[in-house]
Amino acid sequence: MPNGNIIVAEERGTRVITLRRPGKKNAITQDMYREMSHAIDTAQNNPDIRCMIITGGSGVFTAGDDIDDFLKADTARPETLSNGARFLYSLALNVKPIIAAVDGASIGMGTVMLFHCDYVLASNAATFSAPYIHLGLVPVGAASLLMPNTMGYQRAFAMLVMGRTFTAAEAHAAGFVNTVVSPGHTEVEARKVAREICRLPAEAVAISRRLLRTPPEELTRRIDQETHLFGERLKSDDAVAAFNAFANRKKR
Ligand SMILES: C/C=C/C(=O)SCCNC(=O)CCNC(=O)[C@H](O)C(C)(C)COP(=O)(O)OP(=O)(O)OC[C@H]1O[C@@H](n2cnc3c(N)ncnc32)[C@H](O)[C@@H]1OP(=O)(O)O
Repeated sequence: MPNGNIIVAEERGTRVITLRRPGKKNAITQDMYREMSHAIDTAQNNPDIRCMIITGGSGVFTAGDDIDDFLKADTARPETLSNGARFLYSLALNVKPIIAAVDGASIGMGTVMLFHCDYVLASNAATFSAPYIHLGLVPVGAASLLMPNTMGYQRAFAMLVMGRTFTAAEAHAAGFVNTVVSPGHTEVEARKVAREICRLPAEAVAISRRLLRTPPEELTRRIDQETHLFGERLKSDDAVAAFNAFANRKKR
């Protein structure tokens, strides 16, 4: 049952998927993953939908996976966390352009999903990180394939292995942000880009896009490989200590 943390709306050929969990910095729960996958999957054969926008609204994109879910997860049964992997499959197999609108922090899965998107708008208040290393974890979502391909090995190392945060300007220079706009303007600009894409010949867009992208079978192979390693790391002492430190940080 939808719980209002993901809003899906249709606007003139564009499906707009909004993360709305402001009290938790749009941290993504298993239910939210399920709803986002459904929104993407059901767009595939819908001729009325020409492209999609993923946005977190103003102020924050997403704080990534809900860390409480990690703590609650039964690591002996990885399927308790499988909705994230299924969401990544939806992105990898998706055939319609996705525009991302990032205002504020984009963390973990927030940043990884951008590398599956086709056009990324960020405000100059946006920051980008994939701090798996600080949680004792390893990359997910084919990040280890897409990030070095997009921004080069050294930048990918800084983000994925050193856990560095990139500013909007750095993300733009690294090539995974198309345009930087003022805070509060990412959605308006994303809608302009969507209108531009919707006016293009749909079949030619689909073929050209397919030619440009990493083949889905290569993406899903890497997603599976990373998901397995990530699942292993979730049980590690480093990861469990980091999740508990986050959960208890306000109690100290
Ligand atoms: C497979 C994919 C894996 C991943 O995505 S790994 C990445 C996981 N994410 C993180 O490591 C980020 C964790 N969050 C933070 O570092 C900080 O938060 C922020 C920098 C995003 C914001 O900091 P501040 O402005 O000081 O806000 P606040 O008081 O920390 O957070 C507000 C409320 O949001 C909850 N929250 C934030 N991020 C998460 C999260 N990732 N999972 C679960 N809850 C989260 C907090 O607990 C708190 O809630 P309450 O007010 O009830 O205490």
